[in-house]
Amino acid sequence: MLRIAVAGVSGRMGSCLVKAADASAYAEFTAALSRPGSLAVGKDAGELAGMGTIGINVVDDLSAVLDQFDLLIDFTRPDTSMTLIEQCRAAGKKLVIGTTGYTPEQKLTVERAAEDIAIVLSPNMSVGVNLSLKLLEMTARVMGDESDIEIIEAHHRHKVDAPSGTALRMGEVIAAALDRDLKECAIYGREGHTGARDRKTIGFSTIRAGDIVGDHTVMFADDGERVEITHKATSRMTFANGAVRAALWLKDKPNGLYDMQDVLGLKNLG
Ligand SMILES: NC(=O)C1=CN([C@@H]2O[C@H](COP(=O)(O)OP(=O)(O)OC[C@H]3O[C@@H](n4cnc5c(N)ncnc54)[C@H](OP(=O)(O)O)[C@@H]3O)[C@@H](O)[C@H]2O)C=CC1
Ligand SMILES: O=C(O)C1=N[C@H](C(=O)O)C[C@H](O)C1
Repeated sequence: MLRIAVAGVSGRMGSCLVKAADASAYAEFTAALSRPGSLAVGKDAGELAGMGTIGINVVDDLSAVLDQFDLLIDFTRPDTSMTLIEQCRAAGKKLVIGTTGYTPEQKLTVERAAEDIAIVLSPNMSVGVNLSLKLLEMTARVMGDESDIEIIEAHHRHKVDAPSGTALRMGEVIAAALDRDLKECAIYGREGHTGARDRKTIGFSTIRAGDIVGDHTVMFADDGERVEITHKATSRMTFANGAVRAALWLKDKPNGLYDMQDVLGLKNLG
């Protein structure tokens, strides 16, 4: 049995991850982590997740539970995530990371850590979004240079990073298929006298409202027609089950940086 620790247990994703890990036939949920000062510290992780008492108390220091898990699932915040990555690297623990909003330097830290431990890093653990990435790659190749590309994402009012990690990954995939550099062609929102649209740009629009779990649409608009690829998540259990699937897949993998495309076997499709 793979012993899974979850960081960010009291968060929206944390409680889903505790349920998903606990429900797995091939893994067991063995350690729960939150940040120092969190009201969750000392509480029973099952109670926090609404599952009743499971006898696993939340700790605020990973080193206190290092002998109790094989792999850590991290859905927290970039700064917290960086600390956890360094601790897992030093202790030789595998990682599944869903946290979004990293800076380029923080992404480099993850890449370097993956020289010493096995890591799955993905801004979206759902099957549907990862399939959509393949569809986007194909659509970009066929009509990307003749269409205006716009990425629209909508999330709940509590989300702290924008655009979403998923929207940015969608932009990266499309830019790579078109041999463009996203850093140079991305337009993050528009206001005022913007001038006419430059066809080479990739536009991003962000909506934050209510309890939207996660919607992403990419529009390829030409004169006379447009293709829209849309994914809508309606339950966070989709992401949590994906993270546990990634954890089980990673169990026997060598050190290195992987993503959900690797986990789902989509890398060589299409
Ligand atoms: N890859 C994927 O498939 C998905 C990724 N995500 C990403 O996962 C992350 C977490 O999302 P979500 O669960 O909605 O967020 P929440 O705000 O609900 O939860 C964040 C959790 O992290 C803990 N935490 C640790 N450090 C910090 C900090 N510095 N500031 C705030 N909280 C901290 C919180 O602890 P406490 O509350 O005890 O203070 C809490 O348990 C985000 O980056 C989000 O984008 C979300 C869904 C899917
Ligand atoms: O914060 C969220 O909620 C989500 N974050 C991820 C992202 O930034 O792409 C994935 C999902 O859409 C939900």
